Amino acid sequence: MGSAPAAAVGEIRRAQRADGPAAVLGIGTANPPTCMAQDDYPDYYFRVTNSEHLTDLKAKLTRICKKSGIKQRFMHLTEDLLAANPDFTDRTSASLDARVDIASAAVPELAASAAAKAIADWGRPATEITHLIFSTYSGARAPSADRRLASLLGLSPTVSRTMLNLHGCYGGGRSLQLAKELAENNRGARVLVACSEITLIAFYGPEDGCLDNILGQALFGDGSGAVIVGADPVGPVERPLFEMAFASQTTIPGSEDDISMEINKGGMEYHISNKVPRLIGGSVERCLIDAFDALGVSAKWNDLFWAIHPGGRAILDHIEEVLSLDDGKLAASRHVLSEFGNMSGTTVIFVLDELRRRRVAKLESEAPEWGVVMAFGPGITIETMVLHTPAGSLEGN
Ligand SMILES: CC(C)(COP(=O)(O)OP(=O)(O)OC[C@H]1O[C@@H](n2cnc3c(N)ncnc32)[C@H](O)[C@@H]1OP(=O)(O)O)[C@@H](O)C(=O)NCCC(=O)NCCSC(=O)CC(=O)O
Repeated sequence: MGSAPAAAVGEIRRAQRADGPAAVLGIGTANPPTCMAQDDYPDYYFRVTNSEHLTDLKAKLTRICKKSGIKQRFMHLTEDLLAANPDFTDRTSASLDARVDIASAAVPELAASAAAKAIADWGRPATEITHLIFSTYSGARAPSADRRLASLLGLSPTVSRTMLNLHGCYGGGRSLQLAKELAENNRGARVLVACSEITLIAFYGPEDGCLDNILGQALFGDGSGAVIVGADPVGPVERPLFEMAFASQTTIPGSEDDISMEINKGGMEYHISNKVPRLIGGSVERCLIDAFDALGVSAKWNDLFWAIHPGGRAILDHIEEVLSLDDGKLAASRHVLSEFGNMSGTTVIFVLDELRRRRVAKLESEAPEWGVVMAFGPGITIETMVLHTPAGSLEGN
């Protein structure tokens, strides 16, 4: 085969690329059926882990729960499931195999519920999805949850799959950024992003000196979020809900020990230092300035809409303070935190869905054209994406 002239290769490349920006074309979310009221959680947790004697830790969990800004969370791990797997309460027991068995089925199944809703919202058949990005912290097998999800949804055998493991709370932000790259670089691509997190992999009983676990027990919940991303929407079926105008990732120097996750024989252990709200709060404005400078768009923070990962109430408070945001600017994030807790990488998808819901229900007095998604996780990594809403794309649904 002869080599194509350089000009021809350039033309082929241009033809392969989309014309317009990637956009969110559909969103869906799902949670397991069991809902736990935050006020009841300390009693429940210390009872099912046979730890009532650790009264100081229970009092601490109660204090954190009260300050968490969380009203309720959903959980796959029920009391019955725990009764069938009593060693899940013991961090030192070799329970990883049993946890992975359960998660390998439950994580893609929950993702399938969310994805089915996103596909219905998008309006085209699942077989027209060309790429799949799946993010979870529960993955420990291959073929993994992406392969299973593709089967559950009946995706085409030519769907191009990417699996993101252990990105923690920035998994949703990373997936959306990769989806943007895929959609803009492959004309006609329709990318399904699926994030699915169940805390079962990291559930164990309280221990003296192990305060990360107490914090996590107060914060994390289970959920799955799915998004369809594509460029050059084909009307009237496809509507761009949020156009993806710019995306970046930043690592906070010297912070690698401040959020960490590790899979051990007894499940996943994590560390979340109490510096996290301050570290994130101290870094977000730089990320935002760089993003809007790169776009050439001048932005006043209070003129934007906000989809911030609600990692914890204090993180939202710090961001609100450093950016001098008006009351209510982070309402979508606070609402999701309150109703679902921190569902790790999945959470930003819930926040986007909540933003859309608030727009459609006209809950906000203003409907800014430009907005931002930010997610944070181990690294500490900050994912920033600038969004644009085409006129009427949200209000008219
Ligand atoms: C935990 C809080 C709700 C507590 O609220 P306040 O800070 O207002 O209240 P407070 O200062 O009185 O603290 C209440 C109690 O919480 C404890 N506390 C606070 N931060 C803690 C931490 N990181 N680890 C363990 N304990 C912690 C305090 O010591 C205190 O204990 P005592 O009462 O005994 O004095 C809040 O600090 C918060 O939202 N923190 C952010 C949580 C966080 O980092 N989330 C990110 C998760 S990781 C993530 O999202 C990414 C990922 O997983 O990848």
